[in-house]
Amino acid sequence: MECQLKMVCPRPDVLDLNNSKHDAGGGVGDTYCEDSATEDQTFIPWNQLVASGVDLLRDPRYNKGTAFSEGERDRHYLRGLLPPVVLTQERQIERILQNVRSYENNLEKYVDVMDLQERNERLFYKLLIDHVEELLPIVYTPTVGEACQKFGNIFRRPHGLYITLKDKGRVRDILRNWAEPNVQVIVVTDGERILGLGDLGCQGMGIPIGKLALYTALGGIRPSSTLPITIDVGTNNQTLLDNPFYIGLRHKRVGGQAYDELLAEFMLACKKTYGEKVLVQFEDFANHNAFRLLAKYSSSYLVFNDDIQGTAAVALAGLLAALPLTGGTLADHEFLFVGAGEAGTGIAELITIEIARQGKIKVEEARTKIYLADSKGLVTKSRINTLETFKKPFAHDMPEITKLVDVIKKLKPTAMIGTTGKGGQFTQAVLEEISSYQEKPIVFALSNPTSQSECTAEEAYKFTKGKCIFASGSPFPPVTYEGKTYTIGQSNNAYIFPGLGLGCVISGAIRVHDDMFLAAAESLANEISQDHLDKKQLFPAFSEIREISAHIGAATAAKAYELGLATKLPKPSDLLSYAKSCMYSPVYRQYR
Ligand SMILES: O=C([O-])CC(=O)C(=O)O
Ligand SMILES: [Mg+2]
Repeated sequence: MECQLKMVCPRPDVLDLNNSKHDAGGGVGDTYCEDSATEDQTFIPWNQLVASGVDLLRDPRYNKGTAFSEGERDRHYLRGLLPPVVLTQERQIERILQNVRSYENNLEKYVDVMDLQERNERLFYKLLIDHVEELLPIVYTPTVGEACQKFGNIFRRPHGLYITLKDKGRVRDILRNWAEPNVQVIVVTDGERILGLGDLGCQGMGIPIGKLALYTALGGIRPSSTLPITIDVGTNNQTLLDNPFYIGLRHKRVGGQAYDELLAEFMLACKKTYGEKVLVQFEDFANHNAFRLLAKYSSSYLVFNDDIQGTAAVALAGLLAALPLTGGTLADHEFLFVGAGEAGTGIAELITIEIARQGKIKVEEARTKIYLADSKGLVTKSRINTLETFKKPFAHDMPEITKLVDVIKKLKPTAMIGTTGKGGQFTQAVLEEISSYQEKPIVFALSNPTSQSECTAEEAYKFTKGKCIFASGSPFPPVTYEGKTYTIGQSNNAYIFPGLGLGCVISGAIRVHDDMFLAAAESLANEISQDHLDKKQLFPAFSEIREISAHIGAATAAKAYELGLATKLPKPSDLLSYAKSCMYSPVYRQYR
């Protein structure tokens, strides 16, 4: 049987900068073809061999379900395979949303929505984009955390690649098994520190899948360019090892040389398979590997660590946005990080760079503004011999203080940033203390998911008597305190990585430089207006995120060009409109 499906579109759905046939240079600027039930439109043909008939309905990349038009049903052997009704994409979304809303349990909503990704990709992304504020807490934090904990139990169709210790020597073959040849963004985890939920082993896969769904929905990276990967080296989570439905290798974690060799093979295989411009995002690795892997690969690969650098950029954006409320500059603040892991030290480092840059002072001097507290208390010089390398630059000559309230009493920070991964650390006493001497204390409770947040938004406002300027990593509803309503900004790296990734892709960047994160942070902070500040809202609504991602993408790309790290030449004259024109749209295409 002839299996030719001619999909016709004035421009490809792809942002394929390597392939001149589909090059954005020719297609960029064209408007995307609109979905319509009408047949007769003039098309610039773009033909591709894909499936027809039953295979077409079963291929989520091309399936439109009941939205296939009468003509498409005739031409592509679909007649009789669908009920007679022809629905628009909008009507399909209405129906799905109605179903999603009917579930009381968020995990059920997650399963339902993620199922759609495996059935009808464009419908999934249109749903996500059009209802981002409602669905982000489902496909992302906090629900994705629960989904990872129960990933084996809710497992349906596999998505992404699983690479295990057993695959040493054949990682490249595994990458070849992935059907899409033009991968541009990979998110990889080894599952050892999933959000603040700890070691979830192979079941951490929910995170790369969720993050990449956001790369597409929020940042416009086309789905076929995204690849979620989990590296399974075992897990130390006994509950999972004892669970008959656990999906991973059933043994304790393997580290050392075997781990390092697998990671090295993986990184090389990515570069050999997809070229040096494939962006690899490290996600939710434990501290002991996260810093090491970033240091090892960042000078020779296009990589970044989202928990260190993405989180840093988003928190910096929030702090910059808060300055009009507190007055002064970053250097006028005294920062206390509660939690000194990837997020804490990552943000501390980026703030240091920014303070040094703004004040034209040395990095060492900027560091005097920044203190860390970890599970043992204040990070001090007297502890230097036992401190992990990433904490050492922030060890101060101070007496050892173990209790957080006492640390605050002593240091009197103006900003307190929680990255502990442990819920409830900002107790009433802690919040009362910081607001006892500070008129507008900055309080960020960044740990995820919601259950691990250092305090709730309500606690923050209540215990500081409405004084604090608050942001959280996971979403919280607005809080009303003494008649005033505050909108809670979500300081989550989801504001940064989709746009940053877009910037890397459109510029053909070959490295991710710290200055690109600074540019992304400044671009995000610029989105905050007086209206936001009136509600003490430090981050814009996610409903505006695609526009924001385009700005972040343009700012990141501009920085990559400035630093000589961009390879896409000539440089587009208007990076913002170029970024926008490259963004994937999930509107249905018509097939001829
Ligand atoms: O996924 C999120 O919500 C933010 C993040 O990277 C983490 O908490 O590890
Ligand atoms: Mg993370």
